[in-house]
Amino acid sequence: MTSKRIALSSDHAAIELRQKVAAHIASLGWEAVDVGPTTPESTPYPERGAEAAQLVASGDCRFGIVLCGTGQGIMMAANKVKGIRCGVCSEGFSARMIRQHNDANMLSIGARVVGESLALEIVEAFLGAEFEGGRHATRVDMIKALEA
Ligand SMILES: O=C[C@H](O)[C@H](O)[C@H](O)COP(=O)(O)O
Repeated sequence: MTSKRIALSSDHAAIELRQKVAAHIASLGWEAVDVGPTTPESTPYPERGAEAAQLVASGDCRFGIVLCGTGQGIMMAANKVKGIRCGVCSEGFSARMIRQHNDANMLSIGARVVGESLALEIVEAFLGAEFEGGRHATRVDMIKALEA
């Protein structure tokens, strides 16, 4: 892995948690590319998810972390961008597995689902895991083929 840049985005429901995640990933040695928002007005998760996903799909950022109320809507939007594999996680095991088995390049978290300490644990599990390749690479290639 070369880039240490992580695209971060959220809708209005997850601003505070996103800012905590930004600080935490910086403390872990990653560079947070935080595209906002910073003000509490309602903002649509499809736009915010796509914004972070484009930074990952373009290669500008190695990973993306997106947050909304449930993590679901912003994950759906991110996954519409070609090259993105984003999963919603509410615990660390899934966050580790989406890296190891699915080569996920984005993580989504629901700020109305998990608290701060669990969210940071999820982020650490995601960033601390590596794709295992092998039989999993064959399956991820099948996902990529669906985009072609
Ligand atoms: O999947 C969608 C997210 O959970 C949104 O954060 C949520 O729908 C926003 O709801 P509201 O506009 O009521 O804050």
